[in-house]
Amino acid sequence: MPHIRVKVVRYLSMDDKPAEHVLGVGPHKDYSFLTILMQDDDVGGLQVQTADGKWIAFERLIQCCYVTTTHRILNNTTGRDRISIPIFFNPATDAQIPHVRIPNYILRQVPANVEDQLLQDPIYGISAFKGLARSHMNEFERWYATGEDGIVKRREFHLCFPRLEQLIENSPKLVHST
Ligand SMILES: O=C(O)CCC(=O)C(=O)O
Ligand SMILES: [Fe+2]
Repeated sequence: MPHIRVKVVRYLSMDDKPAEHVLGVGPHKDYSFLTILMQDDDVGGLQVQTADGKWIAFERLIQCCYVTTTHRILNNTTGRDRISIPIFFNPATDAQIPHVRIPNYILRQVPANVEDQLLQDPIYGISAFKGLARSHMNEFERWYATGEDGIVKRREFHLCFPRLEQLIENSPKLVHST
């Protein structure tokens, strides 16, 4: 089924700047057909990549044809939390996406390093999964591991949240009375 996904995200403001994208979003293209984003422009943080690979603050664009823009969210050090509400309009996860011939004038706008960023799997859900892995690398590494056979597998729950597991074990057990 085609589906709509909405996130309400709060990017805490941090005093010092930790490693890149720990509390932001790593470079990625959205895998939705269309994304509408509400962000607080006074806080900013959303950057898009230009055709020559540079990162610039997002501005509203008016153009007749669009190449999916690679973008990222910076760690927020503005002193104010960043709230954003993206709405993603997606095809069904098992939808087959046909290849289309892209006119040269559009291809010329594609950044040089685009090969690393394409979501080329013909099945939408697989591209979406790759996109999530790319955007949230730290979370992905926590939850998934690539085996020697090259297959990506979910990690055991206790490896993802060792402290949480411990907390559950040590917490008082609930007793149900009838
Ligand atoms: O939080 C935002 O402003 C956008 C996040 C984003 O790019 C995404 O989730 O795909
Ligand atoms: Fe995005």
